[in-house]
Amino acid sequence: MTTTVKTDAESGTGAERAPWTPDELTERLRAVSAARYHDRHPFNVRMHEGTLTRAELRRWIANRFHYQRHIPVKDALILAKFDDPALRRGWSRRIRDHDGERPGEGGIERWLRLGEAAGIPRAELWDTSRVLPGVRLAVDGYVNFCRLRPALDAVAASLTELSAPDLMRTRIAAFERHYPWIDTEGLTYFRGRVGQGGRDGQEALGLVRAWARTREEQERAVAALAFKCDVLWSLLDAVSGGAPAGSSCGAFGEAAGAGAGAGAGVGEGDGDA
Ligand SMILES: O=C(O)c1cc(C(=O)O)c2c(n1)C(=O)C(=O)c1cc(C(=O)O)[nH]c1-2
Repeated sequence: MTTTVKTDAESGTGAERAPWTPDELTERLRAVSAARYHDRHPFNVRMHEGTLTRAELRRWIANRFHYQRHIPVKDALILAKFDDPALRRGWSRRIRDHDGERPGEGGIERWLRLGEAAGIPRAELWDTSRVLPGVRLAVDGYVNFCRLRPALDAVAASLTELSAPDLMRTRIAAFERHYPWIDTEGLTYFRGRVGQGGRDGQEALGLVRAWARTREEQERAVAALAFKCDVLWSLLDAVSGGAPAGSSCGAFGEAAGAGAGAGAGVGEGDGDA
């Protein structure tokens, strides 16, 4: 394969195509997160205010599990793009964080325990019966992005994790204050992610800063992060919308077809905040 490299003058774009410095790139990445990260999504805002019903919170836990279980899958797809043993060693730690070193450990197990603390049997999380159509599409979109795009784009998409630790702290405080019906033991997943998310985000940022040298590569990294913000946002849009009519996939003690806010629970004190 031959690659033709055009100078700025040849491509007719002049100085505007000059690469950003690594710090300028970082600033642009942070600006994308500041504008589009899902901490500002109305569903998260309601979660933090304490106004989600039990049914809504269960719907979120069950649907977010679909995202969680696919994180190590997308990380394995990224791993397969690396030909450097040191890179693979570093990235494979993410898979172990989620899958654990042995049965009964790891992030997926901790999310299953969160589900149990909220009254959702683990079999019901595994069998995907609660997964909403929009959540399936958002998660597929992210996995396929990491499958099909170059390593730079796939790693840049994970940079939402730079914003995740603050969100985890807010979430833990909100759960303890507003949703005491969920045993605090169930929050272990979020507690662990404060440190893991920060570390993973910094590691990915170092790689993106080192790899994205041309303006085209830098713009791809920024676009990848924007795409990932859209994945997380779309997931919450779907969770907010609730179950399609006639389906039980988003419903927890609600009539099928009821949307967000219609959390009149069936015999489980659902309306309390
Ligand atoms: O609960 C959240 O808001 C949240 C957000 C994100 C994120 O920002 O991508 C991740 C997680 N959680 C998470 O638990 C997680 O393991 C994770 C991995 C990744 C990733 O893209 O590699 N993001 C996130």
